[in-house]
Amino acid sequence: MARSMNDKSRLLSEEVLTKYRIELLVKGTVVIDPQILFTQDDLAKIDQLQAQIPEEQVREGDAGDLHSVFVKRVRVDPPGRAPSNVSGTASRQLMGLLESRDRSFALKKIFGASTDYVVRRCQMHRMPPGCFVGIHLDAASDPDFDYSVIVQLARDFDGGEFVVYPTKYEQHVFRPPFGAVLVTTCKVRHEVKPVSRGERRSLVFFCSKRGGANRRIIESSTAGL
Ligand SMILES: O=C(O)CCC(=O)C(=O)O
Ligand SMILES: [Fe+2]
Repeated sequence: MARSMNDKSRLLSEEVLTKYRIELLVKGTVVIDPQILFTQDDLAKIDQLQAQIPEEQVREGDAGDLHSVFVKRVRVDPPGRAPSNVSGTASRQLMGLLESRDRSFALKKIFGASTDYVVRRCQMHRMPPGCFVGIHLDAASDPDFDYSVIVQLARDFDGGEFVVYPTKYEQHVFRPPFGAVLVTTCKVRHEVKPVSRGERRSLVFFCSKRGGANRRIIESSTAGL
């Protein structure tokens, strides 16, 4: 479906964005309904661009944590260095889509921020049966990560739930539908449960108030992919 005036006004509706901002503030995680941040056209474009990006299998995270996931890197954020795009034109186009004015505005509202956010890292995940992402803390990859934004790109799979652990005794299980966007604080541990059927696919980007070099100190104990 092409973006209509109606879609655009939904993207910019203060009322809708405020509802999500409050939920994120109170719970640390919120699911943005399909069609709010990404239209069907946007998702089709993402699908087309991802086909041009090489894929690698990742079994170990930044700090020895365990995963099994196929990753396409779009923007990387290595310790001691400033974020940079990889994978050429497709990455540039993908980042242009993610960082469009409307979307940056909407995300800034959802984050409840007064200053602009930068995308420090961006990658795509493909998880056929057996794949999982072990428990980790995104901020362990970069202490300046504030929010991770996860766009759901698949419809037909079982398992692959996103589980957040706000405390030792609490867990929240999310299974957002195709086109929905999960936003979560990078200061809370989480995992993706093993996929049991079909293929789970997602686009993940990490937002921060801070640009410049990644201030991570290598000895941290649990980090992302
Ligand atoms: O693919 C996902 O749903 C997100 C996985 C994750 O937690 C991460 O990349 O840090
Ligand atoms: Fe994560």
